[in-house]
Amino acid sequence: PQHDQTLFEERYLRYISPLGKGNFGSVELCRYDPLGDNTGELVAVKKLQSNKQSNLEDFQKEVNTLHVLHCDYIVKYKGVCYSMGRLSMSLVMEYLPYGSLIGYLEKNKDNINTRRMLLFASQICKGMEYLQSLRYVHRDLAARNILVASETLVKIADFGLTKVIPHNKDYYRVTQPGESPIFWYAPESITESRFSQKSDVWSFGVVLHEIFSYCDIKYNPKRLYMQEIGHNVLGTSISVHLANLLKGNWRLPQPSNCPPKVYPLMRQCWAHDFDERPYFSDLGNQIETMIQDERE
Ligand SMILES: C[C@H](Nc1nc(-c2c[nH]c3ncc(Cl)cc23)ncc1F)C(=O)NCC(F)(F)F
Repeated sequence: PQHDQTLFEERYLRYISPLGKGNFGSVELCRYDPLGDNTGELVAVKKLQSNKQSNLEDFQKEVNTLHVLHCDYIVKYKGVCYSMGRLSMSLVMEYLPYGSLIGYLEKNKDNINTRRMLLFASQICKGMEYLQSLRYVHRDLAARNILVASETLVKIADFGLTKVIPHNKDYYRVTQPGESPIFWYAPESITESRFSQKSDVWSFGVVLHEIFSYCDIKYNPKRLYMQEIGHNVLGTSISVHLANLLKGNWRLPQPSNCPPKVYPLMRQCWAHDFDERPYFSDLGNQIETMIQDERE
């Protein structure tokens, strides 16, 4: 529905700096300053890259997705800004000053303890539990899509690939898999383009691996998988090799300074049979218990 979308007037949106690029367009830091005295709030503006009709439809879908999400662990959507008549539109989001989890962990690895990493993991779980309560499948859960709001709060962001599961099914089948983040994909997503709450759980296991590797580029999932697959694979697609590797029960190795009880959690998420993977509620409980144990 088009109604009650908070409208931001382009003439009051003051560009400050670029934040990053996505496969849809770019995100810029702006100040929405109707009074023109720099007292306005900072916002993250997601500009659609081209006015290609398909992009516009996808963008409108993302707006509709974001519009209904109200959760402390999900980045807040503020409204839209139309420019050039209603030809092109931008998404106005809350601005999270600490940026993406990848950069934050790399930069602060020396003063982030296990408890804080487990806290971040439990917040992502809660955000995913909320998403799933609305029958959403994120499909792009990765550390690059988690934002840091403060030293003790992270939020799930980037709902460009999010789909709603129809009421009569418990999975979503994607027809045109575009630029796919296959190294975060569950086996059934790779081979059958099948996405469900349990494929998001698999991706969460990969996010856990990224967190406890401090998002160190040396241990990036893609790099670790490609080392195992071999860089000189010719002909057959990477995803076939990856699917076989996972079928043969190879999994990402335990990160070097990963607490012994966290790796089994990742392995639970990486059960080949999606029915054996835990629910985000189970994962959340296990992580909360670990946080308690860390406190003692
Ligand atoms: C393309 C954009 N990339 C980036 N964004 C930000 C960012 C900082 N602070 C932010 N506050 C609100 C938003 Cl929406 C983004 C940022 N920082 C570095 C980036 F490379 C993006 O949206 N990335 C997906 C996700 F948001 F999940 F990180």
